[in-house]
Amino acid sequence: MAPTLSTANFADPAEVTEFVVNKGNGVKGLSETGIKTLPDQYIQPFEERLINKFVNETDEAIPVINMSDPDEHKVAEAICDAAERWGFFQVINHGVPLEVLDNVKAATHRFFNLPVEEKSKYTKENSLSTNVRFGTSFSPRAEKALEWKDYLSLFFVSEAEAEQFWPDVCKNEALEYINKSKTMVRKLLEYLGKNLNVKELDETKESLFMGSIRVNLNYYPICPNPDLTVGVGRHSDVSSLTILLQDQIGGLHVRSLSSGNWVHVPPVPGSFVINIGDAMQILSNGRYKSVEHRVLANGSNNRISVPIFVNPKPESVIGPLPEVIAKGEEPIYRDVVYSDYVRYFFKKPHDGKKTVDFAKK
Ligand SMILES: COc1cc(/C=C/C(=O)SCCNC(=O)CCNC(=O)[C@H](O)C(C)(C)COP(=O)(O)OP(=O)(O)OC[C@H]2O[C@@H](n3cnc4c(N)ncnc43)[C@H](O)[C@@H]2OP(=O)(O)O)ccc1O
Ligand SMILES: O=C(O)CCC(=O)C(=O)O
Ligand SMILES: [Fe+2]
Repeated sequence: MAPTLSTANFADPAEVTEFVVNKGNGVKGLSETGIKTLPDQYIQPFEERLINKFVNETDEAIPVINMSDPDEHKVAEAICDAAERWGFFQVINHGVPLEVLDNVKAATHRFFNLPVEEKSKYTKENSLSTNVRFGTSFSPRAEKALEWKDYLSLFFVSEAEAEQFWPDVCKNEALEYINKSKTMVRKLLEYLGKNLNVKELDETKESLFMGSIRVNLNYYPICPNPDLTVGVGRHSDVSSLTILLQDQIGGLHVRSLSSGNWVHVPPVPGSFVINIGDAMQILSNGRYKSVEHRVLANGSNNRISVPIFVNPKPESVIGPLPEVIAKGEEPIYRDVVYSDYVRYFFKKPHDGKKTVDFAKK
């Protein structure tokens, strides 16, 4: 249902915040009022906008890797190489049924198309579970400039918990998406682990690399002045690995480690975008790179994306793996409790690669 507030009622910036953040209309609600000018609190500092001279003026591209290539050694090598040199890659022929991807995308649209009264049941204030959170921007109370994105974040605890607390319109599809992706995730972690001398993904290692799962449903509505703001600001993920499903609109940009250019990640039908997160950078003692990325706002299309954040367990202690520093390599990170690390990330606005300093020696 379209919000009833007319754009004329937004003379005072505080009313925008009230409508978007506190009343739960999100930027989707704001966009659907037909607003013609971006409210001041969404205007990002010049250097944070994606209109610098490097964007789209590069022929660099993140690797696209065919996971069904019969030469498995070549696949493993390509993945480890991309994790070291880009921190990002796309995978095709990954074994996750395309129907599962279509279903979770449809479920994402269903959730965000719910009336505001329904979505608001899942805000931090109203949600019956701390593992289910509907919100907007990233950290609205801490941010000087807000981001043009709404999200539903679902932390997986058990099927029973999800059955009870996740929204009906998307829970089965989100669970299926998580469950059907696990074989691919294990494969990726096996390849990445072997290259770090981790012989097998046993129970201990599985718990460390993929002991907890969070899935976010992201919605980026049409923005009146996309050049003045961002969908998501510069950040690296705090996960071990992120598996991202994007629709056909585009807008995700990755910072090239070799040139510093912002490189677009073009939508490839049926693919996943995979990126290394901070936890993996720390566990690998900096060998695999958790790379800055950001999302452009769009003036003509709504966009969705559905990342699965594959993480250590909140109570896990993460630091450079013994296998990595066995031969005398100097650890550059200290041991940290993973939930302390994530809490630090969530408490501040997006600030590029700064979160990882929390774990620096
Ligand atoms: C939303 O836009 C985003 C999100 C991201 C995410 C990137 C990732 O890599 S997410 C993967 C993170 N890993 C995990 O969630 C697994 C480990 N989880 C934990 O250890 C805990 O669940 C916890 C995250 C530490 C939360 O524990 P707890 O302290 O019990 O919970 P809270 O008090 O509710 O939260 C503390 C603080 O964090 C903020 N917050 C919590 N959850 C979320 C969430 N899902 N999305 C956004 N913010 C969240 C919350 O604001 C709380 O602060 P308050 O001031 O509100 O109290 C990347 C890019 C994006 O744009
Ligand atoms: O929407 C995207 O393409 C990326 C979103 C993202 O970086 C995140 O949710 O961490
Ligand atoms: Fe991200």
